Amino acid sequence: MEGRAAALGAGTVLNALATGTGAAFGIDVETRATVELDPAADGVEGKIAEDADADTDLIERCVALATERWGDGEGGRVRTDSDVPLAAGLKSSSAAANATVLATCDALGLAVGDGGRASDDAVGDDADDPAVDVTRLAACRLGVRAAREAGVTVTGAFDDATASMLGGVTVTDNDADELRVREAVDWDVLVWTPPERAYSADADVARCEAVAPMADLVADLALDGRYGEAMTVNGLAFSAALGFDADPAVEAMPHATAVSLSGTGPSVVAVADSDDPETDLDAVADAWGDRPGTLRRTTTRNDGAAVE
Ligand SMILES: Nc1ncnc2c1ncn2[C@@H]1O[C@H](COP(=O)(O)OP(=O)(O)O)[C@@H](O)[C@H]1O
Ligand SMILES: O=C(O)C1=C[C@@H](OP(=O)(O)O)[C@@H](O)[C@H](O)C1
Repeated sequence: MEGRAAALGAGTVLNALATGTGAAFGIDVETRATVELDPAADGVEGKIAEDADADTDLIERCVALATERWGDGEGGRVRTDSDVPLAAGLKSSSAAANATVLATCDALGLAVGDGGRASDDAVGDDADDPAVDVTRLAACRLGVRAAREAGVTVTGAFDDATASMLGGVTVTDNDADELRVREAVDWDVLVWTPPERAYSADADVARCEAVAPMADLVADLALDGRYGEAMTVNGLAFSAALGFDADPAVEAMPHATAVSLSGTGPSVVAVADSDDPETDLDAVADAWGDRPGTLRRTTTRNDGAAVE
């Protein structure tokens, strides 16, 4: 009983730490999970390829919760390998959880889908397609539960989890785990990841709550479909709240559709609308080039996570 799946990293449009409303978009950076189930095993043993010392509790809980819900409580092994840097604001926890839950479904021989309808309902929890055993949104909610239990999130991060699972841009209410908007988006993406790490669970929530009026404004812009402006305002507000330098954003603004600190940082993400000739991510890369850390060019993804 072996299963495999891959899920996306994501960038932030609205950090949910201020108000519980968040928004994010899937990018073409993946985490892959392989799950081997063993009905005789006592528990679940996790391994993270890139970092032998990283905490495997999240992915072990994902397997256990998934076999409890959709299997017979099987134990086994789970291994992730990832292009999403851990705790850098690019949603490594959501990608690992989503890939692991889907890989467990695959190992259980379950069909994963979106319910069968070519509408917004296609990403609902309940499948109306008899060929679908588990919807991606139900799998996503299970990963969010595991993240809460593992203590790696403040709000549950349903915004990041849906962007990673479904692709495109999503706007969510993380208090209710409710998907408010999902829309395809086509952007070129430049990511700067400084060498330091910032675990979401350690973020200064009170400082984020202080910028709630700005977060409300960002939510209004996002719900109006003005994702780029939303993202840039988010970046200025949360860089200030969390003590990150806003210079990279100011440098990027003349050349990008939008730029923001991603999540609780430290990565900064600039995006360029593929149709806008005024944008130039090479110029942003030049401006950011002397900073320590890594620069990565990628694109948005609208397909989301999948069994492999
Ligand atoms: N590739 C991975 N495999 C397993 N668990 C992971 C992986 N990446 C991240 N995690 C889990 O997520 C935690 C980091 O979560 P978080 O601080 O929210 O970072 P991010 O902003 O990247 O999601 C790690 O401590 C680990 O428990
Ligand atoms: O833990 C959480 O509830 C969240 C963490 C942040 O993301 P990162 O995990 O990328 O820092 C934030 O953007 C998200 O809206 C909610």
